Amino acid sequence: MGGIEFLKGHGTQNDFVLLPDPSGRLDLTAARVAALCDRQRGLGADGVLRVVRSGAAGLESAGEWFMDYRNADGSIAEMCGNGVRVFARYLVEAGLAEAGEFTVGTRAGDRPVVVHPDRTVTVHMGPAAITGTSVTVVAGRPFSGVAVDVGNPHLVSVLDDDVADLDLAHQPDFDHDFFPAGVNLEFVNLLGDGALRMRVHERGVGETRACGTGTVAAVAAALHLAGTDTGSSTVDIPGGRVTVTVARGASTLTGPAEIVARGELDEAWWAAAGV
Ligand SMILES: N[C@@H](CCC[C@H](N)C(=O)O)C(=O)O
Repeated sequence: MGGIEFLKGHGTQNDFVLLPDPSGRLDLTAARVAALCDRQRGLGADGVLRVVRSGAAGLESAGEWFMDYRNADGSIAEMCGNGVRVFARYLVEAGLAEAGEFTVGTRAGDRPVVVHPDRTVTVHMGPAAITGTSVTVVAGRPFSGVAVDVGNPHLVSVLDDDVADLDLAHQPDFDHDFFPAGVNLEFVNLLGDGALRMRVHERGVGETRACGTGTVAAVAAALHLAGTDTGSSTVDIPGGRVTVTVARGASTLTGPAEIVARGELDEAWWAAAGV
């Protein structure tokens, strides 16, 4: 038997290992995901995207393919906005989908995507729902924020100080009663004309260079604080720039998606990583 096929890709430097597994046969344990994502003992990534045919492994969608997303610590999350762009790019490059519009299944529901000729991908991200307010504490400093559900949970804090000065090397504290399943924490500067700058500390990962659902949450929160629920913004993150539109009950995310490498995992390494 040959090794297990993998690809490496990223969307605005939020990077992923892709595992093509159409019939859902891989035994993708949390230990294997954590080993794959480890930047010293594995390939290194913020998460894993298992490419499963809908209906296999109990993962249902109206689309043909399902994005089985895992965080770098092995935990399962509902949705990944940068991941779904990379997933769509892979499907087109592999000849498994036609460029243009098609649907990708996720645990947060089906997500229509449009793969553009210029290497960007637009994702219809569904509603960005404001769910309340809460507080996060970074290095002893409290920041109030707007809670937003984009299929996964976010808390967005708008800062007067430059977000570049925050120390996000450690897990910020948050209200575990408000977010019993954990939360992604976004820190935002308003740049004027609707443009935002953002850093993020992701649930199950740590600080990443971009978070697609986080950028949608950030724009929805900024609009909410400005007294509206409709608008569009660019969001600059350390890994690049995306464009977000938010409307009542709907949102879109547009940004780049790249496949950078492909290869085979060593079978013996895979077997040992599972325990
Ligand atoms: N990087 C992602 C979000 C991945 C999931 C998140 N860490 C969670 O646990 O909810 C994105 O681009 O949206």
